[in-house]
Amino acid sequence: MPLFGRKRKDEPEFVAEPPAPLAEPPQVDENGLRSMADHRDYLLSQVEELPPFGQQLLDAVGLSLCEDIVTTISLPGFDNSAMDGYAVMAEDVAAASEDRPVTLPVVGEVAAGQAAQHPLSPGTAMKIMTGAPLPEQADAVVPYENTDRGADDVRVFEPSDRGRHIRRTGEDVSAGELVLAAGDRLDARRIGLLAAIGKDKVLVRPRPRVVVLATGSELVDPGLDLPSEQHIYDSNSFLLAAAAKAAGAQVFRVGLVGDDPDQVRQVISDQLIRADLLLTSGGVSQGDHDVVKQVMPELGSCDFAAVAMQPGKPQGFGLIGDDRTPMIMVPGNPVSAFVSFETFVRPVIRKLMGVTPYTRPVLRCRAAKAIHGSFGRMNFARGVVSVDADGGYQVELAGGHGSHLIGDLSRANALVIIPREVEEIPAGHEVDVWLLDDDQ
Ligand SMILES: Nc1nc2c(c(=O)[nH]1)N[C@H]1C(S)=C(S)[C@@H](COP(=O)(O)OP(=O)(O)OC[C@H]3O[C@@H](n4cnc5c(N)ncnc54)[C@H](O)[C@@H]3O)O[C@H]1N2
Ligand code: MOO
Repeated sequence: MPLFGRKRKDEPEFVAEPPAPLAEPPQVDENGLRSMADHRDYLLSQVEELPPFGQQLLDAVGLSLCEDIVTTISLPGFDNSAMDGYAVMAEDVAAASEDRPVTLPVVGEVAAGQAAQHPLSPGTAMKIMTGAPLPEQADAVVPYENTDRGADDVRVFEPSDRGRHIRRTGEDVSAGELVLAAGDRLDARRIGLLAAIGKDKVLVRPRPRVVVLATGSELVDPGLDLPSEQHIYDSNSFLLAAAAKAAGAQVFRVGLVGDDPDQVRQVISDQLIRADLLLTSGGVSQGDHDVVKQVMPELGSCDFAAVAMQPGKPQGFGLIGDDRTPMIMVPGNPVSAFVSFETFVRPVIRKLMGVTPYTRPVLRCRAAKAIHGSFGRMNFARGVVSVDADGGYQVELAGGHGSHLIGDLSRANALVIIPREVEEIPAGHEVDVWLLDDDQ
């Protein structure tokens, strides 16, 4: 059908292909609930690592390497001095002492970046700076501190054994050696090594582009006046955008969309072009205005589930548009949105980035006071982990269990994981936590 103009009577009606269905979702329990781990693994099975991309070193910090790196140069690249001092032959200074110094003529000087003018002759010394190549025949360095720092002749007060203060070719890394492997995550130390072997670009998985938006007609952008007492500021799109950024994503915060199906349809469709992952908050439970749940199945294949966790029970997932862009729809309560981020979104971002492990390491902690769970649902309580008098980790709650308590959430540094079959962790017992401030 032409884009403009009237449809001819004989022209067949355009019928959109129904989106391919999602893979079979996991089983639910007798209460219709899916386990947190099943839901997370299901989402992970539905997304693929992003294809590799060449990046400059500093743009690759935190990213996962997609190639093996074999160095073509050795480190050090040549025998060189570890100290400012004099290159000598060890046997010439073997008898040196404070009382009976050895005096040697100084026959030249070599600084870092230069080459020695000539080999060292027996019975002579050559001034040498840290990092400068060792003159041929020299086999030890005497640091300035063990000499009188003489210019024409130098008095040496201490012996330097063969090899002393010399950094040997290839003692750190040898040419031809595999220094980093595909799958390694690039941190500052590895970036330093890549630079040291002369690499300026590497093949890595890029930062996923995560588009974040919040739905709800009650929401107002921070910085504006609230139009009425019934309005609230949008915290979730900022919370989720900040968390996605900390997880390594490149984030586009689109901001607010009202509970209007046309608007949601339009904004999501417009954003697909720049998204590796769409992330929305709100509109996924049972409410009359839960518009995300209503609209998204028109734009892709979706799965809405009740997960056996508290907070974060209502969850949505979809593969949206022609490119089947993954979309995670988290619930609107701010703490639910955050816990959903930790349990589902962060692992998915890490999978897109090819960074393992996808989940946070679990730390065992002593409960300073009793912590009650939510029997039948895995509870992610907000906790404060500290070091107790015995040097062990202890945890206590940062506040209440309500999924609206963003003030309490801001005081927490951990999520305390209380299994679904546990009603209470008594004081003094051990419990699992995720530390939130470590990007492991
Ligand atoms: N009849 C039922 N009602 C609810 C159920 C249920 O199973 N049956 N589940 C509850 C649970 S659990 C959750 S969690 C919430 C999730 O609801 P929605 O995802 O539909 O979220 P909304 O209704 O849009 O909002 C919930 C709550 O959060 C506030 N909110 C929303 N977006 C933001 C934002 N960007 N910044 C700050 N605060 C936000 C919103 O004003 C509501 O107070 O549903 C329960 N209900
Ligand atoms: O599960 Mo909702 O996420 O309790 O607040």
